[in-house]
Amino acid sequence: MAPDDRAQPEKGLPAAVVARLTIYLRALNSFLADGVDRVSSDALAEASGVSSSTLRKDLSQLGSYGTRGVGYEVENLLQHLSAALGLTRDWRVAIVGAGNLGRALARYGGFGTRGFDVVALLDTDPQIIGNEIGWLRVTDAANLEAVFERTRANMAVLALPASVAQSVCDRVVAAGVRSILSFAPTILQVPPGVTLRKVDMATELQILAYHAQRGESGGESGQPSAAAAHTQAHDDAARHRGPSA
Ligand SMILES: NC(=O)c1ccc[n+]([C@@H]2O[C@H](COP(=O)([O-])OP(=O)(O)OC[C@H]3O[C@@H](n4cnc5c(N)ncnc54)[C@H](O)[C@@H]3O)[C@@H](O)[C@H]2O)c1
Repeated sequence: MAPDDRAQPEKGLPAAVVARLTIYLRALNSFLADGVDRVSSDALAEASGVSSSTLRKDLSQLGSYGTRGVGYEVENLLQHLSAALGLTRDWRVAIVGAGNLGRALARYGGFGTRGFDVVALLDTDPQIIGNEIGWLRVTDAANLEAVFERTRANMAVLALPASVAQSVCDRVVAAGVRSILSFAPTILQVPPGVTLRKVDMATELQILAYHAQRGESGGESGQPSAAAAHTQAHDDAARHRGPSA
């Protein structure tokens, strides 16, 4: 069966499972880089920092069971996970806001190797428009719709002040983008069918501080962080529920 046929569960996977799948993917990539063809569930679980039973349960949700005593074919499982995570699609990312954060993200070369092409960097500041950052030239956010259309951007990163984030977010949605990652420290509203995720380092640091004062190790590699499980619409519920499944 083709990976795409099996890897799309009818109901969406829980956020905590999705976060762990990305960890398995990273571990599998490093097995592949080391020339490993097959990996046991114990070895993959150890490399991912989860228990074998959690790993087997997560992978069984994709229909990828592996073979008892033989383990998983690394390349095959990589394909399944990539398909389940939507990474076989062509993701074209536009970063809106070319300040400190936007520029740092645009300069980072690691997105391309993980399936995300940064295709545009936009700002409204005349001092910044036209500057070359990495391999991109900053374009005028006044022309956001045209830039998104020309570059066929289908994912947006908002690295903007909170005060303008909602209005820019609305324009991004109107331009047809359905996947948005926001760094702006504010609550944003998006219509149904649009996935908005928010990155909040201050929240992460607060969680770290909480675990530190209790002398706990907290959520390490196998336990997705609050940010990893943080789709804004489910923020409060997720925080009370903690990592699930
Ligand atoms: N979530 C986190 O962990 C985290 C970490 C750092 C910063 N931030 C937030 O990310 C945002 C960016 O941070 P920064 O340090 O890069 O700020 P910055 O002030 O250096 O950059 C913001 C950029 O947005 C541009 N801008 C303003 N209005 C715009 C618009 N309508 N369209 C396009 N561009 C516009 C500005 O010209 C500026 O270049 C801030 O809201 C900050 O609070 C979040």
